[in-house]
Amino acid sequence: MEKINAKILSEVIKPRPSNSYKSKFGRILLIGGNKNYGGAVIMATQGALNSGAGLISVATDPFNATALHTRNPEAMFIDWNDQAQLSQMIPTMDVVICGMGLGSDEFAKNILLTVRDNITEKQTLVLDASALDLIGLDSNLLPTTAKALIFTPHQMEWQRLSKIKITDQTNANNVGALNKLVINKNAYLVLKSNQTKIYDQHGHILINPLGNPGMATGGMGDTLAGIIGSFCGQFGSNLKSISAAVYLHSLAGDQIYKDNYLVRPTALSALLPKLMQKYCQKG
Ligand SMILES: NC(=O)C1=CN([C@@H]2O[C@H](COP(=O)(O)OP(=O)(O)OC[C@H]3O[C@@H](n4cnc5c(N)ncnc54)[C@H](O)[C@@H]3O)[C@@H](O)[C@H]2O)[C@@H](O)CC1
Ligand SMILES: Nc1ncnc2c1ncn2[C@@H]1O[C@H](COP(=O)(O)OP(=O)(O)O)[C@@H](O)[C@H]1O
Ligand SMILES: [Mg+2]
Repeated sequence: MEKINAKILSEVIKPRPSNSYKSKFGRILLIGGNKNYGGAVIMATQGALNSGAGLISVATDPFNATALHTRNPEAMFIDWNDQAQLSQMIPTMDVVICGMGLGSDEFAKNILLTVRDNITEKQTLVLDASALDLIGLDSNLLPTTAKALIFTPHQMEWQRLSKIKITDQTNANNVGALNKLVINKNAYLVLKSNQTKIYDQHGHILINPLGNPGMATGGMGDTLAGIIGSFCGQFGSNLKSISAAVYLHSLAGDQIYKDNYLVRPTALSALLPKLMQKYCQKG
């Protein structure tokens, strides 16, 4: 097990070439936010946007459209009731991030089915929050065709999905469960806690030494899901990109916590462009 350090940021974050254009930095689709949890998908959008995603679309309840556009006019809105449009869009994306504030009702289940049935081997899929809980209840909802599958549970979500109790979530058990969940695939587990660990299916494990209790604020994980998806869209879907995203999220959190009692997820997102410029690989 290896501790992540700041070097990973300069290894992963690349300076942008002069002839860059937006589609080079990931077409990202976020799916989530029912009427009660619109904030979850909005915070994930802010995480993705502020960590450099090139083009962002958000499929959510229309109830959230005004709030989404007020906070993030850069993002495009899709009414998630239009499942035909959603089905058509998914295969055109680089990364799909699904689950933040999705909820657990029949409608949420149908959205997850639409994702499962339309994702191809060209898309990276990040699964968070409600999506993980729904798959825990019905493993048929788990997509099997994605280019890479990234699970981002906190410990209780991982318990529900893997059936491993929090007290039994050892490295060996976690790698075993990841391999049982996804066979012969490019899958990763980001097991969030005060010491988040990132696992691949080959038993590589990285541990994040940063982060603080000020980050125990609703929406902090939603924000991370957006950053992970954005990094995969820009820098590749691999253990290093995912770990750099986790590290950057906590680095920003620690910077705020130095002189603030709590860390608002939206404040954390606002710091990301500056930190990325500071740490990006030079020359
Ligand atoms: N502003 C918003 O709209 C927000 C919406 N949210 C959404 O609310 C839904 C439910 O997710 P929640 O995570 O709140 O609820 P969950 O019920 O999934 O998880 C919280 C439970 O897990 C336990 N737990 C154990 N270890 C934990 C750990 N390391 N970290 C966190 N919890 C741990 C807690 O004690 C608590 O009982 C999701 O769809 C989520 O995306 C949340 O993200 C919060 C913010
Ligand atoms: N005490 C803590 N120390 C370090 N990091 C924390 C702490 N509490 C929460 N975090 C981080 O905040 C995020 C919380 O994620 P999650 O529980 O999914 O939040 P939400 O669903 O409310 O967005 C994770 O990245 C976790 O590592
Ligand atoms: Mg969460």
